[in-house]
Amino acid sequence: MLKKVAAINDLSGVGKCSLSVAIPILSALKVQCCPFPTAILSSQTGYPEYSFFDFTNEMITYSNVWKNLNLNFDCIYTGFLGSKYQIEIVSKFIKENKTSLIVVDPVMGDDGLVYPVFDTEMCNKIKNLVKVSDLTTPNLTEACILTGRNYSKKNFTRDELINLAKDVCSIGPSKVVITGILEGDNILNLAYDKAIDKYFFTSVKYNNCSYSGTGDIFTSIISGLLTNGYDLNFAVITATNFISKTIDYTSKFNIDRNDGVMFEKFLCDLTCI
Ligand SMILES: Nc1ncnc2c1ncn2[C@@H]1O[C@H](COP(=O)(O)OP(=O)(O)O)[C@@H](O)[C@H]1O
Ligand SMILES: Cc1ncc(COP(=O)(O)O)c(C=O)c1O
Repeated sequence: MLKKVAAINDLSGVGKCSLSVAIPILSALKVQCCPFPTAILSSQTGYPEYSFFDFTNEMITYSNVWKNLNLNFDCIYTGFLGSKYQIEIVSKFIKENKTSLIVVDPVMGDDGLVYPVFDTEMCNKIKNLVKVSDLTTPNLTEACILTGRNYSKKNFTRDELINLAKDVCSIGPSKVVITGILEGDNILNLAYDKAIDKYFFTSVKYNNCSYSGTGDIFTSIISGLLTNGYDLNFAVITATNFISKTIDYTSKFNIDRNDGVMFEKFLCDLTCI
């Protein structure tokens, strides 16, 4: 039987990110992606123009129907949540599905800045979601927000990063992967597993370009692999190498970073796992 992942995120018509990447990536990894949309956009928010349909009210009906259908999700994976109310709906949904693997991508900011829609109350609510997660995948800025550190600081030593990862885990999750850490010409991920007190870094060349949706591809791969029983080590290495390969290819073309990466050509690397 295929395992089921409830993927809670927005759906953007163009600009590969959120559900537009979670669906193909999870399918390639042979898990059933059950999309739970939070909003529907014509184009992701990096484009000069986008339409935005807020799905908040429908989310309650949607999750009630899923509850009536007695569905069991092997994993719940949450991404961008645009309001306090959405975070509350998702918290309730997680409480009702206690046996699932809970993966929270605590989307709140990037590059040392909190996104404009997030105030302190919303950040605290996201932190409460992280508390009940098994795995969280903050970028460096989000890891700092979660642990009350100064997030404009860019140059952390490896020891400081390891302490940061341990502090994120002390909030609740047993595993954390801190993404998007820049070190010299490389981009790193730091994974920490609290149960065995082990950490490791991945490091690949960084071409100085941040494409839309790489964080979503990263967390989708990790969620799919952990759901299918692979360990954190394998999942993080697979996600790091997959994105690096797609960026090597994408960078040969002169495309807008908002379009995202050309991952489709490489999905076969995931289907053969
Ligand atoms: N230019 C790049 N080259 C290689 N890998 C990248 C690049 N950009 C992102 N990645 C990979 O994708 C992961 C997630 O990217 P990140 O920028 O942290 O996501 P986001 O800001 O979209 O949440 C990084 O940790 C890294 O492994
Ligand atoms: C609605 C929306 N806009 C834009 C983005 C792109 O964000 P980034 O460029 O930080 O990956 C996302 C990513 O998930 C998104 O969901």
